[in-house]
Amino acid sequence: MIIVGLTGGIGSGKTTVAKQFEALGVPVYIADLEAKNLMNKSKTIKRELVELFGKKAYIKGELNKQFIADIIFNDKSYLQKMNSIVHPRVAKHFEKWMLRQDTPYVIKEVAILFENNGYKTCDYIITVTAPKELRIERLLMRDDTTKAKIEAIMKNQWTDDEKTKLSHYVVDNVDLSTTLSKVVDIHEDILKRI
Ligand SMILES: CC(C)(COP(=O)(O)OP(=O)(O)OC[C@H]1O[C@@H](n2cnc3c(N)ncnc32)[C@H](O)[C@@H]1O)[C@@H](O)C(=O)NCCC(=O)NCCS
Ligand SMILES: Nc1ncnc2c1ncn2[C@@H]1O[C@H](COP(=O)(O)OP(=O)(O)OP(=O)(O)O)[C@@H](O)[C@H]1O
Repeated sequence: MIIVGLTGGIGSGKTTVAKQFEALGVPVYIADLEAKNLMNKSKTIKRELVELFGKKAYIKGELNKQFIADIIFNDKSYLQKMNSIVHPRVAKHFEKWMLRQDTPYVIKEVAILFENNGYKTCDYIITVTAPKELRIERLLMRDDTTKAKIEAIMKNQWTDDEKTKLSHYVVDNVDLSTTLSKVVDIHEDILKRI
């Protein structure tokens, strides 16, 4: 089965675009969501994260997202260690999920598809872009966060230019209806190529 990787910088609109593909009947795997599920449910992952970050990694059994984000987005060595605990498990979970799908292609949304080399296992890559200031504006509206926190995350991510050079499709997500018609075009193009 064909795997189409969907990526983009923080706040670019990956999940918004993923939902548009879902509405067209394409199965969508949101790696970040599944990673968080596994971090909350898998006893092995929980134990390894507590060994790495200490007991504060969980509050009443729930992942302490703010605590972990403050550490990993300011210290790359912790980010790498956490990724090496979580990402192999997400990869296995994705493989099992794939076995249950029966469509011509699936969408795999990964925020850090290029940064973690995951793009190499995708047949096609879609990158969602939007101007940096607009992304920050959207995130300030969506989340209880600050510009400084968003910029700390952006520093760990490739630029749009670097990503688009290695992508088969680019969705410039500014106006929602333009985004939707681009998604429909991409969907039809992928089906033609398969
Ligand atoms: C650190 C966590 C707890 C922060 O949660 P929170 O809800 O506050 O933020 P959110 O998940 O929306 O992440 C914000 C942005 O950070 C970036 N980001 C998330 N994880 C990573 C990572 N491992 N490496 C680099 N950037 C990342 C993404 O652009 C994401 O959009 C959370 O991001 C997490 O559990 N990350 C580990 C899972 C993971 O590696 N996801 C990446 C795709 S598999
Ligand atoms: N074209 C658009 N016009 C207006 N608002 C938008 C548009 N695209 C996305 N948004 C809004 O911007 C916010 C960020 O979008 P979304 O959650 O899809 O981004 P993301 O890239 O998945 O984010 P993250 O990197 O945090 O996972 C959301 O509140 C979403 O509703």
